[in-house]
Amino acid sequence: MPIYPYNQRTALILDLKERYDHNMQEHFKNNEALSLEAFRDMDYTAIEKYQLPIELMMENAGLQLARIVTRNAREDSIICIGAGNGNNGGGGLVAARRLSGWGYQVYLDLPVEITKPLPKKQLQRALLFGAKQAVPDHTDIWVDAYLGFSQRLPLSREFTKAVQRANASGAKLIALDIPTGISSNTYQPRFLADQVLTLAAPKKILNVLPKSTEIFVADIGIPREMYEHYKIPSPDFSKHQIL
Ligand SMILES: NC(=O)C1=CN([C@@H]2O[C@H](COP(=O)(O)OP(=O)(O)OC[C@H]3O[C@@H](n4cnc5c(N)ncnc54)[C@H](O)[C@@H]3O)[C@@H](O)[C@H]2O)[C@@H](O)CC1
Ligand SMILES: [K+]
Repeated sequence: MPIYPYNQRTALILDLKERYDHNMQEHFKNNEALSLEAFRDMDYTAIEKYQLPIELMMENAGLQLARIVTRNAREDSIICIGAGNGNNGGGGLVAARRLSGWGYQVYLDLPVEITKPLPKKQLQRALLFGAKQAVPDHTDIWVDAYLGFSQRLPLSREFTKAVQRANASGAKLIALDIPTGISSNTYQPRFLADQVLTLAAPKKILNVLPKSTEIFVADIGIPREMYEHYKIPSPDFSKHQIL
């Protein structure tokens, strides 16, 4: 996607926000969002029934995440991507690679060691593309790919610290799938996302976020039949991959 001049980028974001206002809030109101259990099951079915390897869906997720980051970025923006040792982190690391490949300055905040094979491979690739493993002094955009739908609360000390540092950074905060630490308990530390890019379908848990949080849904290639199975409307990704 080309890097738009500031005004055009703002128009793009407003266009997305408008679609969110009309679409996503309706989904929540009509109870058409997925529970995290249903989303986990959708994920499993995509892998088993439709032969979609997780790496392929992760590539789609990371590309959409990178695209939403560029909509908030200038050419010289400093981008910090926080990644954990799971598939949420893997998606963040794909975004780090794509953004580095497009010429952005990308830093990686890794609160825990990345040891699982797929996230580890994504980390190697991101580093080869020029992402740096360090937290910069100043950050314009901070991405939360620390933890996704397998997160348990309370957060460990490492993730609590990471989330608090991101929240205090003054950066634009963008979460992948669901914010780390999300819960209806407002005392629980969580990543205070300005934007959430959730995968495949709106999630019920996002309903606890303040109305000011913009929620977008990204296409990761799930077939229409699966939305019918879960009795939720299939987002029309045919013209836009982020709604
Ligand atoms: N089709 C899909 O559903 C896809 C899902 N993807 C991503 O995969 C995510 C789920 O990935 P995973 O199941 O690997 O798990 P997560 O990435 O959510 O979590 C990773 C690991 O962190 C550890 N952890 C959990 N809670 C913790 C805590 N409180 N403190 C410290 N460590 C903790 C656990 O060992 C967990 O397995 C989704 O949210 C989504 O972002 C995409 O990457 C690919 C496609
Ligand atoms: K996240």
